[in-house]
Amino acid sequence: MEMDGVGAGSGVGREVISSGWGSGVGWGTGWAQGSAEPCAQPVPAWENWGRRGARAYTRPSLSQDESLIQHVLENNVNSDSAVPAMRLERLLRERELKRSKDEDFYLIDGWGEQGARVRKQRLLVVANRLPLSAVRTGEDSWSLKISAGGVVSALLGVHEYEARWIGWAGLNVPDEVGQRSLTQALAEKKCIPVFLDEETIHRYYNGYCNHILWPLIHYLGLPQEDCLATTHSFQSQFAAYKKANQMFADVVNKHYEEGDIVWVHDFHLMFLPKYLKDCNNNMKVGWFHHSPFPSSEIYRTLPTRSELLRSVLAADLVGFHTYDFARHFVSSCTRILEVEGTPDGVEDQGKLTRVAVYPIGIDPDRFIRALELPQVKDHIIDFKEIFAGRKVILGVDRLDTIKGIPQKFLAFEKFLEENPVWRDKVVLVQIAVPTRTEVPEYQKLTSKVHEIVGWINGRFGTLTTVPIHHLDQSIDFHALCALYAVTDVALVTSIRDGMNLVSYEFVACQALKKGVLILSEFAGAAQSLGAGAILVNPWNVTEVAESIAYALSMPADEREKRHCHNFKYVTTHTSQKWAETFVSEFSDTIVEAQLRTRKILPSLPKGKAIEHYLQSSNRLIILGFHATLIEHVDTQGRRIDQFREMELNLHPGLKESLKILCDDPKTTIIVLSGSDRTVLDENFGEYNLWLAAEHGMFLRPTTGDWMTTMPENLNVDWIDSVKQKGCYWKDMPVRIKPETLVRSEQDEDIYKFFEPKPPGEPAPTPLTFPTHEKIASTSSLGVNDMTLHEGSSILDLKGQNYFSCAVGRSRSNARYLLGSSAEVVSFLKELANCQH
Ligand SMILES: O=P(O)(O)OC[C@H]1O[C@H](O[C@H]2O[C@H](CO)[C@@H](O)[C@H](O)[C@H]2O)[C@H](O)[C@@H](O)[C@@H]1O
Ligand SMILES: O=c1ccn([C@@H]2O[C@H](COP(=O)(O)OP(=O)(O)O)[C@@H](O)[C@H]2O)c(=O)[nH]1
Repeated sequence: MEMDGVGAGSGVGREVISSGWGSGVGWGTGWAQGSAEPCAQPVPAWENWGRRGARAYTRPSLSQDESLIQHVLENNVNSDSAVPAMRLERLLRERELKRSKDEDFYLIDGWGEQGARVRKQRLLVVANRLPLSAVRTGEDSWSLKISAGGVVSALLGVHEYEARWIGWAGLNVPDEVGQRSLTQALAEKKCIPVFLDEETIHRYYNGYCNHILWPLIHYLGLPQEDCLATTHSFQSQFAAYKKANQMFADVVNKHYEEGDIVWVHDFHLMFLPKYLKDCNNNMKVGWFHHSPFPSSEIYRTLPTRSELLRSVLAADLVGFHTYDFARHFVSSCTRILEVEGTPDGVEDQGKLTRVAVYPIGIDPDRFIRALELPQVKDHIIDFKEIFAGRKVILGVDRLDTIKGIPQKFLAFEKFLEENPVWRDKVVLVQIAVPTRTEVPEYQKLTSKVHEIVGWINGRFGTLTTVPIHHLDQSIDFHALCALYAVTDVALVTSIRDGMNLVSYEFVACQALKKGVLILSEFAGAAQSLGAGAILVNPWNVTEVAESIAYALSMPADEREKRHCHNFKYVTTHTSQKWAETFVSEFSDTIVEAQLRTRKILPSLPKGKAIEHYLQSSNRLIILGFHATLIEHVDTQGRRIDQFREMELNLHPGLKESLKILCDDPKTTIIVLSGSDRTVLDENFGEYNLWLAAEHGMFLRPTTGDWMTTMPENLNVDWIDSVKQKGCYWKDMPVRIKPETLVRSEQDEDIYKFFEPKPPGEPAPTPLTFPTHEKIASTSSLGVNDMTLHEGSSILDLKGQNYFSCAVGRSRSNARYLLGSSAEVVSFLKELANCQH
């Protein structure tokens, strides 16, 4: 049987792979299998961001799908590899083909006579913490308890893959008997332990992860208490971090099977992509960051900033919850590592690491179904009795420095102060799950929180009731669902939070009550649930207090409207969809990388270029600057990873030849750069050439002063409105600099020069040089025997006498390639020499 648009009989008998996430995992009882149907809701605009860069973050069109599928089939890469098979599966599903399911395979009707057998993708999920934490009950016996935290909750909701979870079981197991028996106990739950010794746990987890990285990425800065001690411990903690990452790598390598996708999670394991790729470059490695990625201004304070970024960039795909986090990551890479940020991710020496946005979700059915369980109903009855006559405000957080728990209590105190009528009619229930209890900051936080709770309860309590019901405990899943269901107002005041799944879980449990969510604007969830929640700045105690008052007396129709909005979001943007999108796009990334590496640019035919050059009497050489003429190694041959403008060293061999070429009356040379005028003046002031600064915004002829190329009547008012609105794309295709605006290069298209297009404005007239027009990208070189058409100054870029050339990267629209700036210099030398 033939499939529409897929090639005759191409799928017959093909296998795509299967079995379930946690299919053998005991803690999944009663949890729903994810719906395989595509989401019927329109995809909100914001969701399209990170998918594929600003332009391409939307899903590929069907015709692109078809060419991809065609490629996969023609190259027969899906017969034994699960990766393209995943892609095929999604394609098939999008076409709404019926399929039946047996234990390990999907059967797809209409694909060949037998149907296609589709095996589920095998995933190795690697996270610091296993979903089960172990407690030793005897020499070789263990009790396993579900770990707390959003990463675990979200991943437990993912059923579509054949997954193995690799991670730490939360304790030190020094003896062989213990290690063997725990490995066995965990194997039944498809978990594989990484055994970390006491010292490593202390320095890696408590130290480098939770004392250094965690506060830094949540904008709390590096620890400052004792500089000398900190420096010393910083180094040993960093060494332990690397050691622990290597231990994770060893376990992954041991369990890896060809075709697996290795999905690494979070800031604990930033070295893992590099370690895995060093060992096996064919391994497909994705890295997902669950926390905020801070602005590069914060991130660059980290002494080990470059190594960590470089290691992450070894991954094929890097994911974040929000566009802002992805943008911060990319700008940290471009500023600190001098690599190139593109709409698709980060490119270094021709290698692209795709960076994209995948907002996580929960498994909503797990919560919705739980509400029907008798145990949960019993809890609901109990809670209603206990809290009778009082409205319930709920906080559920790990007792973490980022969750803003003291701020929450102070705002509640303010609310009680300002609203005496509510004092005996409201209770704040705070579940504060103990976490990272060995870390001093967390110990201090516990004392502080207790102090504040005692103070407020002492101040506003009565003989029979207290306003804050605070628990330093985790509670079981059924009690949690019941609490969510009886709550009137959920209060999330994180001072920073990657996402915050508690807010999603609350919404999922509120179908009946339609309570109000007060949500910190600093939680990733504010970007998804912001429309239905009351957003607050947790530092503004008055604002939070007023929001509590407003939420408690909100009219029913407004509550309903807000709730429905968020409920729709939570039930359609699930953890299944999150994982499916990540894995599916991961597969695309791999296929696209394969296609890319096949399209290798030929080397510049130097002889031919020189021949054309010599024959011409009117020549134009357009040179990039940073990647083209700068030496990127220091005197010891080490790569320079510093901020650009501070470290610019014109290639030492360049001077003499550049001078000869510039002084040749038949030759015009232009250096086109993103750098500003002073940098170009410093480096090229002495040469007889043209300079174009800030991607052509400013121009300096061989003689004379700088002039701006910005059209006088260009309306730039929109820049301020963009800044004020904080639109997600404000830094994306258009960079806004203090003195000007500059369109960033997006596709290394050497035909583009400067093209500001504010919304609603026509594109300005292309800029022209008085004698010759234009153009180049900053890391390219173009040599042209100019074909000047009568009355115009347009180059014939299709002509055979035009030699566009990328430097050091193979992904380019240029015709040819030169491997490095050293090769550029040697080519210019040859040009200069042959003039004599
Ligand atoms: O493993 P722990 O040290 O006990 O910490 C628990 C987890 O905390 C962090 O969770 C984050 O992930 C959530 C899901 O993406 C997100 O909603 C939340 O905002 C984050 O804080 C941490 O990133 C995990 O690795 C920890 O396991
Ligand atoms: O006693 C509890 C209370 C909460 N949670 C779960 O902990 C997770 C917290 O995730 P969130 O994303 O809100 O923050 P994180 O703790 O990961 O920073 C949620 O799934 C909660 O259901 C838990 O395991 N035990």
